[in-house]
Amino acid sequence: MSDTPGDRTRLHASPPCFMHELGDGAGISIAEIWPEVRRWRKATRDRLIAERLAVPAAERTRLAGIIAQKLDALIGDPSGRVVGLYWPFRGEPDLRPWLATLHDRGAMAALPVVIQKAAPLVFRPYRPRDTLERGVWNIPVPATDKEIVPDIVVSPLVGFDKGNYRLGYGGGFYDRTIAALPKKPLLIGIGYAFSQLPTIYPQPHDIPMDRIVTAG
Ligand SMILES: Nc1nc2c(c(=O)[nH]1)N(C=O)[C@@H](CNc1ccc(C(=O)N[C@@H](CCC(=O)O)C(=O)O)cc1)CN2
Ligand SMILES: Nc1ncnc2c1ncn2[C@@H]1O[C@H](COP(=O)(O)OP(=O)(O)OP(=O)(O)O)[C@@H](O)[C@H]1O
Repeated sequence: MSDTPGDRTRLHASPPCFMHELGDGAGISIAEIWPEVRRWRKATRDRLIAERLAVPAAERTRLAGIIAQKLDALIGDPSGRVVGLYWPFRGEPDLRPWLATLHDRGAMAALPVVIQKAAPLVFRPYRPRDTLERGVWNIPVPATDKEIVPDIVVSPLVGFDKGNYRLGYGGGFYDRTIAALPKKPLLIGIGYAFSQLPTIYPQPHDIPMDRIVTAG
């Protein structure tokens, strides 16, 4: 647990109830804590998703522009790189304009595809105007069987913490995907500044991002 007494005082939503009891050597196993953490994560996700959906569309567009500039500063020349991005939904920053510039600069973009629940995502190559089809949860995915391994994964997040741990939609897809890749890619989490949490109560399966890029 990265939770510290300092963190506890800054918790926004109600913390999982066990967390008050925890101290070094409390002797509580991960299996006992997880149901509480899962409940806390679900409530926190719902709150953060509602918060970002309340941001007006024009403001979201402005914030996505700032995030795109920060990504350029972070990545530099993307030529020859394979960048795993995402097709935005539920108020995620829309980086599709930035995706279009990647192609012009000699990089290859890819979009994530859910093949089945509780399994890693695959990435399919995507260039602007390529044909899309409806994937799981109606998220558009490239209409091709081709798969590609990203060396940079830009993943949308619902929440994040000071340890660069990412709270997603709860499917465990990104954690499974990263764990299964042959070589760890550069992991960049994308979100809004107001989605920062003192801690997401990281668990053994949670893989921290290398960088978090936010605006707003
Ligand atoms: N834009 C975008 N694309 C993405 C992701 C993402 O986070 N953002 N993913 C990153 O993983 C994958 C899709 N993951 C998803 C995971 C859960 C739900 C979802 O709606 N879950 C239900 C509960 C489902 C259940 O528990 O059975 C829900 O929240 O109501 C949607 C997408 C692949 N594509
Ligand atoms: N590498 C893994 N192997 C097996 N199970 C995993 C792995 N990674 C995550 N999980 C499982 O996935 C479930 C959801 O995890 P978690 O709450 O961290 O999702 P999330 O990071 O918010 O979702 P997502 O990655 O889809 O955005 C948990 O039950 C967790 O045990």
